[in-house]
This record gives sequence, structure tokens and C-alpha cells, in this order.
Amino acid sequence: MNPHLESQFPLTPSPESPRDRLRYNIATELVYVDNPDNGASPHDRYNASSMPIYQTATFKQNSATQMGEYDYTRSGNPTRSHLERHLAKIMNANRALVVSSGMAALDVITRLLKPGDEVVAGNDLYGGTLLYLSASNNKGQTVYSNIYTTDPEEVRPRLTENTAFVLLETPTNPMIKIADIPSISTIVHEKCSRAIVVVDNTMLSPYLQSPLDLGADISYESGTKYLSGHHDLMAGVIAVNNLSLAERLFFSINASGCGLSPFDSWLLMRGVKTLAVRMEKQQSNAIQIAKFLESHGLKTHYPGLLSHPQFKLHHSMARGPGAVLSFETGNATISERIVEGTRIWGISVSFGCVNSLISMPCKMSHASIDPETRAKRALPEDLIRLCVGIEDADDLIQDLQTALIKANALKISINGCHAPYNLDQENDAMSLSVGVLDF
Ligand SMILES: Cc1ncc(COP(=O)(O)O)c(C=O)c1O
Ligand SMILES: N[C@@H](CCSC[C@H](N)C(=O)O)C(=O)O
Repeated sequence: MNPHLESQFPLTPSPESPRDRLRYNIATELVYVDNPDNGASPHDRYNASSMPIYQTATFKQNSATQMGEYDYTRSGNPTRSHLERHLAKIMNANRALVVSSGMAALDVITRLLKPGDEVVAGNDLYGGTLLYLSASNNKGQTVYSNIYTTDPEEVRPRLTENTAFVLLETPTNPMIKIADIPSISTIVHEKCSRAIVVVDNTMLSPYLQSPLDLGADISYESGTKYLSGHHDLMAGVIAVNNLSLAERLFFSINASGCGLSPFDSWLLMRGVKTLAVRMEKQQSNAIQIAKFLESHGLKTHYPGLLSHPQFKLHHSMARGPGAVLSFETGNATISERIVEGTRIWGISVSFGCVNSLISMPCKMSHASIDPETRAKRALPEDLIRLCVGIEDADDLIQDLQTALIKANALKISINGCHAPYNLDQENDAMSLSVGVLDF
């Protein structure tokens, strides 16, 4: 590790770039890359419109004593710096750092913790995050991961002078519950001056939600999902405004070597440019699908439906409901049949891809949470998660409807088709008005 680089590593965004100039709307900023005079690609002598992949581990120096901006790719690489500047702009942060996966981002963040520290975490976090945090209990830290972060007043009593982190996801994966970032951040910052509010923004991406603007200290996400959008790379992004915090995070990245590789940085940069169009289409499809499921009597979790208990709160923070939803069938075997009965929907973990995906969280992405804990947290074993892609919405609905009928999750009657557990109220269900807002 080169000790000079820690302070010489360029800040993101670089001083003369986005903060000082007119800001466009995010869809424009996603594709707009500053010209070379403006700090975006100062080392590309040919003014390439796409930042080249600096596929090199080392950088030659002109002097034995004065190091240049880059010496070794673990410490810094122009392709990665270019992406980091762009993401800092998109995430409205003073600095963004990119690492090899979303879990690597969490790992880097938790390296800020020391023995005796306490972590307050939501009870419906991604299964891998909960599993990772449970290991912190063995490092002399105490993790409270059973907190209902849907209610800020549930967080307050857990805060002590030892609280170092409050970790939130909103919407949560997979129950689509909402945490009030501004209220929780205010409570945390008032009660514990050294505590940091960390938000996992993977489910919405910076296109739909900006946690730093809502009071969080660290916003991180899995770049494997919406930011890249094609399921062809793994990445994680951490964004902060506090530059000394950024230096501490960068120290761990440089020391452990988890910075994103030049090729994956290039791929992620390419993916980010289409985030707005992908998300708009995925979200518009998701709204239609949620409406279809709810109107057929299936219990559907999605913040684009007026029936979502925290609809208002969600829309006070986010610019749309996103494209991940989940629904219950009342029977895990029926759910299995539905998942296996679709054709267009791929059976796969993850989300944010241009292709639509279907999964059973308890058997797949959240299988690392033991069944007893799942039951305690009311994570339904029959839950189906849909991660909606950019295909034609009618095709997606048709495919899903066929699978639902074949699996007996919908029964056909003279009034149409409905979930059997709602057949008793079939007539009521027929007159049920499904509330969905236009976005
Ligand atoms: C909400 C959430 N956060 C973080 C992660 C971890 O990201 P990655 O798979 O890129 O390590 C995932 C999924 O894996 C996730 O769903
Ligand atoms: N086997 C993996 C599961 C990855 S789940 C990916 C994504 N977060 C999702 O929610 O689908 C693991 O053990 O982490």
C-alpha cells in the first residue's frame, strides 16, 4: 500500500466537476459525462467518449520519490475513479467508492465498528445481511436485528451511548416494508452523536431514492442489481458526504483489495447510463402486475398500491414504487407450482435485471435465515417475490395468470378468476376497487 495515495487519491466528484455546475435532472445526469476539461477523464489523451478500461495492475512512475496519481490498481485505477465520480454525482454524495459486491460494501462499512459497539438493524433485512451481522456478535459487537424499523419509536429505546450504526433497508427485501429514513435519522443523531445511519438502497437505486438527502450518513447498494441492470457483474457502491468517513472506508478497501476491477467498473459505468429507461419500464410493468394480482384477491406487497400500509410514507421519500413486489398464495406447495409453472419469468435470486425473475425467498434468497427466525419475523413460507423486467407487460401477466390457474391459486368462476381464499367474498372481491396511482 502506498501511504501517499491515501491523501492523494482524487476526491469524488473531483473539485472542478459536478457540484460546481448546473445540475440536470437525474435521467440526464445518468448519461451525461463531463468533458475532459471538467475532470471526468483527465488522463485520456484521445478524449474517448467511453472511458477506456485501464486493464493494468501497475502504473509506471516518473520519479522514485514523487508518486503519480495512480501506482497500483488495488489503490486506485482511472476506470474505477471515473465510475466513482459519476456515481457520487448520481447519488448526490461528496464521494462514492465501488467494491466487488454489495456484501463487500457491507463488510467495508462494518470495519468501522469496534468491540463494544452496538448495531441496531431492521428485522426484515436481506437474508445475507442478517447472516453477516450475526457473525458480528462474535467480534465483541452486539447486533439487535429484530427491530421493527417501520416504526421510528421502536428504534428509539434501542439507542444507547454504544450505538454505532443503525442499519435500514427501505423498502425491505422481501416483505416490502418501509422505514422512515428522515425520522429515524433525526432520532439517532439527536440521541447518539457518534452513531451513523446506514441505508441499503438496493431495492430502489439512486434513480428513485436518495438516502443521503433524507438524513442518512452512508448510502450503499448492491450494484449487481439495478445499477448494472443485466446480471452480468457483481458490484457494491458506498456513498457518503463526510470526507473523513470516506477516507476510513477507502483505507479498508485499499488494505483488503476489494475495489472493483477495471473491467467490471467499465461494465457498471455502461449499465448505469440506462438506469432511468430501464427503471421506468420495469416500474410501469410492476404497477400493472401488482394491480392484476391484487384485483384477483391475492395479498400483494407493493408500495405502488394504495392498500400498502405505508404508501404515503414511501412516496414522501421516494420518486416511485420500484419494480420488486411480493405476494402470498396461502400455500407453499401452490407457490412452488406457480414459480415452476411460468415460462417468461426466470426462477432466480437477485433483482434489477432487464429480465423478469420469480422466486420463493424462504427457499432461495432468504434461506440462510433459519425457519424458526423466519416464523418469528412473520416471513411467509408461501411468499413469492417478483422482480419485474422490461418485457411486454401483457405477456408477463398472461404467463403469470396461466401459472396461477394451473397451480390452483386462482379458481375460475362465472365472475372471473380469484384466489380460493377469497372465494367466499367473491362478490365483494368483484367490486373491490384496486387503488394504484399513476407515476
Ligand atoms: C437488499 C440487498 N442488499 C445487499 C445485497 C448484497 O449484494 P451482492 O449480492 O451484490 O453482494 C443483496 C443481494 O444480494 C440485497 O438484496
Ligand atoms: N446464495 C446467495 C443468495 C443470494 S440472494 C441475492 C439477492 N440479494 C436476492 O435477494 O435475491 C447467498 O447466500 O447470499
